[in-house]
Amino acid sequence: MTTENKSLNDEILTDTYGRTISNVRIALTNACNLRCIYCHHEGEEINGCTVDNSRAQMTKEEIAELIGIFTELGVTTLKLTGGEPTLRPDLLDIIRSIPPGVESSMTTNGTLLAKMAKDLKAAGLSRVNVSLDTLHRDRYQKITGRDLLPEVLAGIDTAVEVGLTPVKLNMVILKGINDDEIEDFLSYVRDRKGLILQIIELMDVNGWADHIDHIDEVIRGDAEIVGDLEKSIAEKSTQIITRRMHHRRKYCLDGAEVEVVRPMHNLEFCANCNRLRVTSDGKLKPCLLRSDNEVDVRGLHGDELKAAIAKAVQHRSPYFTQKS
Ligand SMILES: Nc1nc2c(ncn2[C@@H]2O[C@H](COP(=O)(O)OP(=O)(O)OP(=O)(O)O)[C@@H](O)[C@H]2O)c(=O)[nH]1
Ligand code: SF4
Ligand code: SF4
Repeated sequence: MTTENKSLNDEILTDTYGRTISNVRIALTNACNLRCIYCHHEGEEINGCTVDNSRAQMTKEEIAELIGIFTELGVTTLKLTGGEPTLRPDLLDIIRSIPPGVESSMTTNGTLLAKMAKDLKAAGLSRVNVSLDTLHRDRYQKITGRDLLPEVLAGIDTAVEVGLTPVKLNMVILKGINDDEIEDFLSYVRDRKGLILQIIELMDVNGWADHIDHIDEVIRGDAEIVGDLEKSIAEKSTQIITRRMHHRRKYCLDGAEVEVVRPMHNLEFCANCNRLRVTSDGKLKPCLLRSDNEVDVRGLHGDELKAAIAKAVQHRSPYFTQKS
């Protein structure tokens, strides 16, 4: 890439707040085989908890073209998400279309991972994040609607075996449901190599939980728990690393690596947000928490696609600011 091209590309990928996109997060489908009580569907507007099949998802060719353009512009990491990305029959082709040198990871519920991990690795995927909120089978069923905890645990083991590492365990803290399991999760991570525990604060996206009584209180209570948890983890840690993305903190304590994700009302998180999302039906989504500034890229190619990306980047602004 010439110096001139690089500065032009940086210009396209840098928003008016000086945040340069380095990570693109592509939802491959809005379908999922689970029904988690807290699901935010990556900010896609979906009728209740059911999948809207009327919205055609992008084809693998469209996704490959988008990935090509983003990498040409200088994006270095890709995250594949859903819904549940392993439900896409052409997932391996999509992974194979990612250019070498781009770090690709996938966030999955892990239910199909035991069967697929080896092929995913062979296709070029670097690593996976697996949703795991509880180690109790009955609680898992209550949270996700399905009795599939053994399948997920087997999927995590296989992912580690084939080297889709580090495998991050995404644990959304749910007050009164799983907030008593932190020590068990820390032991689980310590007993195995290649795992990172990611503790996630509950988020209110697209009013997903408007039907829950006193949802504001639930979310506030949850934030307090995660805040206190982070404080006590920090006190016990031997090392604290600040990641470039969102300035998230990563803690090392007694052989367990723990990352804490606290996006709500977090000015630092938004000020250091360097990701752009793509919805499963082909819209560039400047912020997870907004749906009013998306840019449709269906039917666009080459320079038109670049112009649409530039437009979406210019629509970006930190969601939580001093004023919010
Ligand atoms: N508000 C907000 N939350 C985010 C954003 N990205 C991730 N999150 C939260 O972090 C959770 C975990 O995200 P993952 O899909 O596992 O990926 P990640 O941890 O962000 O990415 P890696 O660290 O690269 O694996 C999501 O479910 C969200 O709750 C973001 O850009 N904005
Ligand atoms: S596994 Fe993920 S996409 Fe599926 S319902 Fe749960 S949170 Fe939503
Ligand atoms: S601006 Fe903030 S809320 Fe929006 S996607 Fe980035 S980190 Fe998330």
